[in-house]
Amino acid sequence: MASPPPPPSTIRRNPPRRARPPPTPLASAKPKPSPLSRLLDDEAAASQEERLKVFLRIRPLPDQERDRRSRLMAPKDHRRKPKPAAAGGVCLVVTGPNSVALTVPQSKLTDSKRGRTDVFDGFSGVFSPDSSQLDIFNHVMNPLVDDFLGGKSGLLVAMGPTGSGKTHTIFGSPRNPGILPLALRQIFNAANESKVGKQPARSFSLSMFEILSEGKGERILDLLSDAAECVLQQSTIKGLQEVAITDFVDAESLVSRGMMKRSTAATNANSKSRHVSLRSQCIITIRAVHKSIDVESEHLPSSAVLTIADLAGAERERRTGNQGSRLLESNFINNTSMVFGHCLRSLLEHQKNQKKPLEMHFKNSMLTRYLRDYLEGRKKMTLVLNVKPGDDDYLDTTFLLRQASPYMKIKYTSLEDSSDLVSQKRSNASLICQENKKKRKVHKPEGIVVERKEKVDMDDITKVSDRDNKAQLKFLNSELQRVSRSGKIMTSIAKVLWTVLKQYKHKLLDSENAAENMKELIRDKDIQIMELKKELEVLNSCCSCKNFPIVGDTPRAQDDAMSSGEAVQSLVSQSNKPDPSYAAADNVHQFAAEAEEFTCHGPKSFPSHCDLKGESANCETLAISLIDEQELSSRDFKTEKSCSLGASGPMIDSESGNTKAGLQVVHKELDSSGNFAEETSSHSIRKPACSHSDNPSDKGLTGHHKMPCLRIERVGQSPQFSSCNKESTTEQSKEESEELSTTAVDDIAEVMHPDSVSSSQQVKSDTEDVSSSQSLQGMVASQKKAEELDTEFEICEPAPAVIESLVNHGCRGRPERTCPAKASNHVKVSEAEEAAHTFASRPFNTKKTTRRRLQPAASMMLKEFCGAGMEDIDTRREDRSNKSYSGKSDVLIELLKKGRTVPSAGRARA
Ligand SMILES: Nc1ncnc2c1ncn2[C@@H]1O[C@H](COP(=O)(O)OP(=O)(O)OP(=O)(O)O)[C@@H](O)[C@H]1O
Repeated sequence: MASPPPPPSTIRRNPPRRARPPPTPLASAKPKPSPLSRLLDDEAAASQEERLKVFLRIRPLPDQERDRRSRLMAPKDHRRKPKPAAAGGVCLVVTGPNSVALTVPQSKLTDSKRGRTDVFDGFSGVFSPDSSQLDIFNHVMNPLVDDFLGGKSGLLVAMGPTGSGKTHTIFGSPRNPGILPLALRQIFNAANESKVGKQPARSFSLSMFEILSEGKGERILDLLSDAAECVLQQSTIKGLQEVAITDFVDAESLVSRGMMKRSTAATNANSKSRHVSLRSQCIITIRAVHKSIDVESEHLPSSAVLTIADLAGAERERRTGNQGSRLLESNFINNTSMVFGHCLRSLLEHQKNQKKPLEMHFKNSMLTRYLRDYLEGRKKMTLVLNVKPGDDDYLDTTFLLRQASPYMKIKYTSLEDSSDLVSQKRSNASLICQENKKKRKVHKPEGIVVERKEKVDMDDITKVSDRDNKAQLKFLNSELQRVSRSGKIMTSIAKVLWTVLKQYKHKLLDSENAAENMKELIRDKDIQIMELKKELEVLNSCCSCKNFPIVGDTPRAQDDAMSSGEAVQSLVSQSNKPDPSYAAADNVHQFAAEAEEFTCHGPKSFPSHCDLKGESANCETLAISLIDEQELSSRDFKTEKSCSLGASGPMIDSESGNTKAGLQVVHKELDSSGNFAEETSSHSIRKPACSHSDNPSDKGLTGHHKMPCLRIERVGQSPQFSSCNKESTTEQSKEESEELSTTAVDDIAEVMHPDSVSSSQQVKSDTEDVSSSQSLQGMVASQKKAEELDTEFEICEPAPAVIESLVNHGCRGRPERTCPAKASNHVKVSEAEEAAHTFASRPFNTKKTTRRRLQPAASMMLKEFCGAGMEDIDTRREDRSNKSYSGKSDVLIELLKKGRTVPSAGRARA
């Protein structure tokens, strides 16, 4: 029979890949630590060991409080399960061998819904409230004791708020001894063992003192003796007794004695908890001196000091309610703990950054000065932080934890040999010697052995003291250098300050001198100003005195001038009045004085005028001298030529610019003032009166020939003029006046331009007043010529023609017809007429004046205008009316009459 064929099978050429299983590490393939990593680990471990050890011990809550809280918590709140932290009113719980968690209690929370817990880690060890004293000793103190017995110094500091169990941790109680008794026991046990084991012999001594506040200072109190106070010198306490201890019992009894002496005080905080607070920093030192049995050994004896410090608990003043000395005590305690913390923080910062200097905070308290070597990292130190876990102590606890947790980073990189510590503490060797002496007395029978021991001790002490001296010498040298450097700096600063002060002093003196000089200058200037004022007053008085006499000699020159016409008109109008004429004359004189004041007050006019030299001055002088002579002959009055020169004022200044300015000023014043403007408007006559002189060459005379123009008008206003009307016939004869006038004309003609002279001569031949008007006409012509150079007046005709026109009065009476180019003068003529009219209409002043010097001149003018006298005016007028050329005075009178009829026309034009 045949068998069935096998089923077809498919062979897959590319079977699916399976993912490789991940390589599993073999147990045998564990990497061995490299030598480098091992070295680093060892170093890390070593460094960890060399760090500052900080232990935390949490004390149990007091029994009463615990019971109370348990009673409060148990019955009521069944619905809500309390939080673990708040279960027993505890804010601090242990979270690990090296960490704790601090929870903010409900009462301290700002937001009750959001709790906050801080974890503090990195402690060398955390001891729960259930920890025993032995646990603390084994972990905290035993390493230190071992180091101590090995010859290394160490420090244990118990820190924490009041009532946190510091004293309990260090001293404990007879039933539950603290780390100090346990350490002493350990030490003596070890000593006994060493004797048995033939280890090097050691001697121990114990000292116990406290630093407490005294007022605002601190003091050290030896707790083992009744001696006087101890003194802290650098890190050594002078006078502190170190009691040698041979066994544990002696040591324990010494400690108990010291604790009894330790000052205590009950504060409010402690009274609540029935706890007696120790208000001082207590320090216990155990010194061990290692001695070689072989006396001849070269090895120096090594000694170590184990220091245990029970700091007074910091407390919050608000809570304790301390006052007075208690408050000072509290401040001292808080200050000490603060300084202690600053020192450690500074050490940490210095270790982090070597550039940062190590601050000298240790100087701020005795405790830190004594513990300087530890606080600067040269010797080992261990901290035990005692805290209370209750909610009420949250603030104290958190403050302490926050303050001390950074200290765990402090390293000990430059630990000193413990022998140095011995050398420092050997300053109290005298005490040990005393103890040895006592021992020697006690152990006399032993004889030679005791003496040998003593000898060895003394040798050690001398060697150690030599080292101390050297160290002190070094320190003193450095201090000396520092002091000398600072002294130099201070000296240089003082020198700089001194120089700066000197400079300021010099500047001050200079400024004072300058001020004095300025004062003197001001004084001088004041004096000068006063003198000038006086001169000015004198000059003003001169002006007021001398202008009128000067004016008195010129009416002849202005015979046909409008101003003279006005004067005559006013004079005539006043003289016609029977009795008040004299008063009217006074009034006129007053006006003249006012007007003259106005004219002469320009201070610049004096120098400019008085500086005139040459022909013009001579001419003026001649004219004035003529007047003066005339006056003197009549009234025996003396005139000063210099004053008469200056009396002309700014309006008659030879400088055309000044003239113009003066005129403008006058016109402004006229415009601005009322009656006074009307009164002074008569001065404007001066210009047209003098404007007809066309002599172009005689410029220098112009200023001075203006003066007669002024004089004419003033004479017309002066009282002397009116009085002259009455007296001229009796005092002076017509002949005399003619002679004087002729002489004046001759004299002036010599200095005048020939044209002007000739013109004046022409006038003389035509008029009956030629004798007086000749000279003045020439002067007027020359004056006007110069005046026209700068004024608006035109130079239109030669002098003779002008003089002719003057003689014919055409320019005065009808300027628009005979002299069209001088239309402006017409306005002033009208003003003059108006002023004259005003004068004539002014009320008479009955006041009499004594100034009568113008009488001769006035009489002369009257003669010029009126002939023999006022009485003949009418007759002469009639006579002259028949002539082809009527008298100038008549023409003027006519003009004035016209002005009376139309007074407002000129004013409106002005
Ligand atoms: N771990 C602890 N176990 C039991 N009782 C303790 C413990 N710690 C402290 N106490 C008790 O608390 C009280 C106060 O303790 P202690 O005197 O040591 O506080 P303190 O920090 O030294 O206070 P102060 O700084 O004011 O002297 C003592 O009666 C002490 O017996």
